[in-house]
Amino acid sequence: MATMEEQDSGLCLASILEDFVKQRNIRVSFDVDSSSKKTDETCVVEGRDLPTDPSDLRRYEAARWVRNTLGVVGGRDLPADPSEDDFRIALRSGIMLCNVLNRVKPGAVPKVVEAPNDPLANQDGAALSAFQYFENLRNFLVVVEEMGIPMFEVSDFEKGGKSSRIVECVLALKSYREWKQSGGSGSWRYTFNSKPTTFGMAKQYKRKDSEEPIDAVTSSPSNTPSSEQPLIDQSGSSTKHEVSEGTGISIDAIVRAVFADKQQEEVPGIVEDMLKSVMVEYERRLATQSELLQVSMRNKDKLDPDVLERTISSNEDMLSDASNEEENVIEIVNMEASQDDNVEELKSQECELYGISKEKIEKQQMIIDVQQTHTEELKHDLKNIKTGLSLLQMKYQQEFASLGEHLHGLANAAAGYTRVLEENRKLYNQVQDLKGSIRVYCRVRPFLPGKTSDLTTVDHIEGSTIAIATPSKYGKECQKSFTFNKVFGPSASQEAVFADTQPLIRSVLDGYNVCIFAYGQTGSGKTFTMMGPNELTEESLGVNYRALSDLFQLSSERKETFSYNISVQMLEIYNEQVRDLLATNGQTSRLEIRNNSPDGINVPEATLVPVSTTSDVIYLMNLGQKNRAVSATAMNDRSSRSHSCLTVHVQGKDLTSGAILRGSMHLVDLAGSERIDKSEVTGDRLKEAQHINKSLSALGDVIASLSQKNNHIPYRNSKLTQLLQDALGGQAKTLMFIHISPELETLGETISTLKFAERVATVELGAARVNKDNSEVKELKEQVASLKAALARKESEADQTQLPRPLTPDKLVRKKSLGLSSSFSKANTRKHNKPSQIDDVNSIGSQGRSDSASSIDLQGLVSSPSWKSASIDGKEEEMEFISDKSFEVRKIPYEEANESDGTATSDCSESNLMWQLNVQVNMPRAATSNGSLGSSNKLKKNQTKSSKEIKSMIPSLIPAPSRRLSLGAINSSPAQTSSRHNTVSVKKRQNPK
Ligand SMILES: Nc1ncnc2c1ncn2[C@@H]1O[C@H](COP(=O)(O)OP(=O)(O)OP(=O)(O)O)[C@@H](O)[C@H]1O
Repeated sequence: MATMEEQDSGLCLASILEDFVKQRNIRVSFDVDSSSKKTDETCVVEGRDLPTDPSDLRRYEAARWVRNTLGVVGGRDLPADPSEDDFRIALRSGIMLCNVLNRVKPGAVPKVVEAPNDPLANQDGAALSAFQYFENLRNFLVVVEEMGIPMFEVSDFEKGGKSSRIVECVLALKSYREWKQSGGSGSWRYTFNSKPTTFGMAKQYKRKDSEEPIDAVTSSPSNTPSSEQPLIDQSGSSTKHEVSEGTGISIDAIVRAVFADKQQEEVPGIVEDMLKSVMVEYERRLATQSELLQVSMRNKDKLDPDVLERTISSNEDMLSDASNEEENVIEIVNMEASQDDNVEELKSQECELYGISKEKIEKQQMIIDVQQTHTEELKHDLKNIKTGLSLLQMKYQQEFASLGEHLHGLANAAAGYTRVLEENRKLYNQVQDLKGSIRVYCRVRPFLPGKTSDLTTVDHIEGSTIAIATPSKYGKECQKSFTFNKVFGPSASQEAVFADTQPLIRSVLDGYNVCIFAYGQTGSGKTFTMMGPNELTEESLGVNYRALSDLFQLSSERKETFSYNISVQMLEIYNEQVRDLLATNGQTSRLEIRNNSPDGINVPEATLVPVSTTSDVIYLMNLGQKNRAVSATAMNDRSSRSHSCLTVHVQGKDLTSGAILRGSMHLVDLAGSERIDKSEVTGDRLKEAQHINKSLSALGDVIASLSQKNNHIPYRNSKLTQLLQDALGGQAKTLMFIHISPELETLGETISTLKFAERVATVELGAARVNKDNSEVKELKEQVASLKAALARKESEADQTQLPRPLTPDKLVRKKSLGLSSSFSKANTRKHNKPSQIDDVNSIGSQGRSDSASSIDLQGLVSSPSWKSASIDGKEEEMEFISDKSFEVRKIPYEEANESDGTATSDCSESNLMWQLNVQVNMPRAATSNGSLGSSNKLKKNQTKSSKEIKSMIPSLIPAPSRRLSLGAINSSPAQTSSRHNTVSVKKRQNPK
């Protein structure tokens, strides 16, 4: 770039020197530097008036072409062979140049500033015109530059300017036009035509592609060519020599030529002149420039607004750009400086710090290094842990999945186990039933409101087992387990309790005797189970209500096949007295218990009320509860001071076979079993408690005897055991609900209750039997009766002859077929002498008594007169009954039994009868137990086993007086009639006496 500027200034300098030589008419000989091999031309300038000056020739050529192109008018100001000044002045306005250019390239300069026509205006606006001309020249130069045509400077139009460059420009334009007219295509290149000049050098110009306008105004002689210089292909020119553009002569050559023939002492003067002329030229040019600028500033307002605006804005832009750039540069320089400052500062600080705490830094660096090492180790550990964790997670998931499978299997197994347990329980219960065991259900009362539930005697309940937590003072064990048929926890509902009892209850309708009694200490929930709470709701109804309601429902379901009569009694044993709770007259007279009654009504004097609806039952229950003896104790504010018994009697007739089924159910709510000292009672309460305890201990004795299968069962030790004799000793289905309280202070009672219940569970009563009487059984009974009669006849005949006769084979066969033993004959044989023998038979008949039917049958046959005089004392009854003997056979159909007013009905199940017959065969002397027939030792031996079997039933062998009052009588009573209409009427049963 610098070289180019130098070259440019060199060009200017060369032209100045050239003019200097011309002005002084100095003859100069140019010897081209031998080092410059590219031009070996030698020219001799003879003087400015040489007619053959190639520059003149070229100027003429240019002028002529312009004139030709513009025509006479357009080129009128330009002479055909103009001098340099004429040429410059003619073209100075730029009008002709622009017009020529527009001819060469139409529309190249759209707006050419024309010369004003008014000569005055021309004079006044000389400055304006100069500016407008400048506009034309600038537009021209812009286009020319784009076309790749050699350019000139605006200053070349000034006096002393280089017109040769203008000439070259015009000739290049001419060349371009010729190229165009000759159909030139592609890119045009101007070739300097060296022919007209002897020392011209061929220069090649190529078209500049740049669109950037050239600002000729601002371009200085040193600047303007700089943009062109790189485009000039100066092939063949020496780069070391400054070259005069017009002549192609180097400054060096000119200077050498000038001084070639000069004396030493002339040189300084010439140099001085030369420098002066150079200085003058430069000053002139500067003055021209400044003049132009001043003119342009003065005429600013009169300028073309567009041009001015463009110029100003462009200048402003440039200026602002420049200033911006300058500012930016300054800013950058400042920033760099400040950065440098900062860096310096930091460096100094660092150095300072470095100097001050180098040790510290080293220490810290060490710590950092150690920490980094630790961090790395920790990272490593963390990675390991993460890996281990993910492995564990995977393992855990696998184990979890397999655990899920196991759990699933276990759940299935558990479900199966529960099913099996349930089945086992059912089977166990069936076995128990077959054995005739007393079923025992245990129920745990929940804590009463207001009592803490932290301390409980119940450790846990699992299935049918209850574990009681026992403190060490009760033994080494910390807990004691008891297993029963069923255990109900504190949360068991009344419905759930009943559900397990329902099948048992329903069997009443099938002719079974059922006994359910609730046992437990005061306040343990006996009344709650049997009746319900004081405030009854549908959910809280106890077993009693539910049982009757269920019986009603079942009977109505069976009404197509069976006709049922259901009636109830409510009794209470208070201070060892039996009281009628349904007595409407308020008098609860002392009632007698008669076991083995033919119709199962053991307390015949008690009010028997037929019922058919639940509302009947509720009414009666309320009545019974009102009459019940209750009082507050330390343990229960409404303690039952008595045993209460709701007895349900059911008689059903099979509508197809005519068979009679008879069942009864005792629902017993026992008085509290607690010890007296605990209930803190005195006086009457003490007496009550003593009676209660006495009766309960009697019950315990009976249970103990039954479980030990003793010969003698002490039923008669209390009214309670007497009342429950049928249930405990007969072929009844018996269920005992034992109740326990969860409170810790009741632990002693709880343990003794559970132990008692355990004993009860061991009692085997024998399989329950249905109380059924059908025609076949009746027939058999008749046969038995006729046989007995015939036998008696024969025996009386034999007695008359006093000759003992052996049994004929015929008799033996008959006996065998009937299953009667010889001993039975003997017993009957002795009957006349010892009336007790008849009683024995009757006793045997009643032995299978769950229904007492056989005894009734026989009693019917016997038609005992001693009935009416039967004592209330059991033993007396026995004795009286023994004296009663009759073998009259009577057939009593069901209707008759129902309708007869004083005849005992006979009902006995088939199986029962067969059982009786077996007993008769095997135990011809059932009365052995009372010792009346104990004469034969051999017989005793043979019968030991059998008598053992029946010993447990001995009390039931005690005959009960047959009642003369039948259900038929009750049914025909107004009470029954009204009950059919869902009203309850209570009828006190009359003593048959
Ligand atoms: N299973 C139970 N659920 C809720 N409350 C119960 C339950 N069992 C008993 N109770 C309540 O406990 C209290 C005592 O019960 P309940 O009167 O039935 O005892 P009890 O054994 O009959 O007493 P007593 O021998 O003095 O007659 C009552 O308030 C009763 O409502």
